Amino acid sequence: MSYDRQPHGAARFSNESQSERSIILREPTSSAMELSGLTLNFRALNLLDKTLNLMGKRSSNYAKPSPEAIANKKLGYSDKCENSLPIISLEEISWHDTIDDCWLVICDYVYNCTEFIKNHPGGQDVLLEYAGRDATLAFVGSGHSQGANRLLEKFLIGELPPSERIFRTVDGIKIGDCV
Ligand code: HEM
Repeated sequence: MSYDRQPHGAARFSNESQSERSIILREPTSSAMELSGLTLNFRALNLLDKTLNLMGKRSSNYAKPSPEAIANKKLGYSDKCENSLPIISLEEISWHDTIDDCWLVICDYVYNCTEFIKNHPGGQDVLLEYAGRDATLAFVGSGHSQGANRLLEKFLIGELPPSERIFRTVDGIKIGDCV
C-alpha cells in the first residue's frame, strides 16, 4: 500500500476511497491552529474541556453570557451550535484548496470563496494561500472593512464541528477573540 501526499500536510493511502477519509494522516502543523502566537491543538482543547467540566465552570459560565458572547450575537456570530448551518470538518475543508474550489475558515465559520477569489481586491494569491484552511488571523490581521465582513456573509456555507472550534465551544465558552 503506497501513500500520496495531500494538500496542507495531509496524506492518504492510494487505495483509500473518498468515504474513508477519516484515516487521513496529518502532520502536526495541519492538526494545530496558530492564533495570536498561541498554538492550540485538539488535544489541548480536549484537556481544557475536561478541566472546565471538572471545575464546574462550564455551567456557571454558560448561565451568564459574557460581554464577548453578547457582542458576537450582535455581529451575527452565535456562541452555540447553530442547527441551521451545516457542520463541516477541517478535514473536509482541506480538500477545497484550489482556485476553482476555495473554502476558507474564518472565526469557526466556513466560507466558499470560489466565486470571489478572482475578484478579491487584495489579489487571488492571498486567498489561495489559505484555501482549505483557517484564514482567521490573515483576514483579521489585514484590517478588513465592515463592508468586507458583510460580504463574507454571502459566502457562508457552514461551521466547524464544536470539537474543532477555537473561538466558540458548544457550551458557549469563548477561547479566543474574533472579528
Ligand atoms: C472570503 C474572505 C475575504 C473577503 C470577503 C475579503 C474581502 C476584501 C475586500 C472587500 C477588500 C477591500 C478592502 C475592504 O473593504 O476591506 C479586501 C482587501 C484586502 N484583503 Fe481581503 N477578503 C477576504 C480574505 C482575505 C484574506 C484571507 C486575506 C489574507 C491576507 C486578505 C487580504 C486582503 C488585503 C491585503 C487587502 C487589501 C488590498 C489593498 O488595499 O490593496 N483578504 N478584502
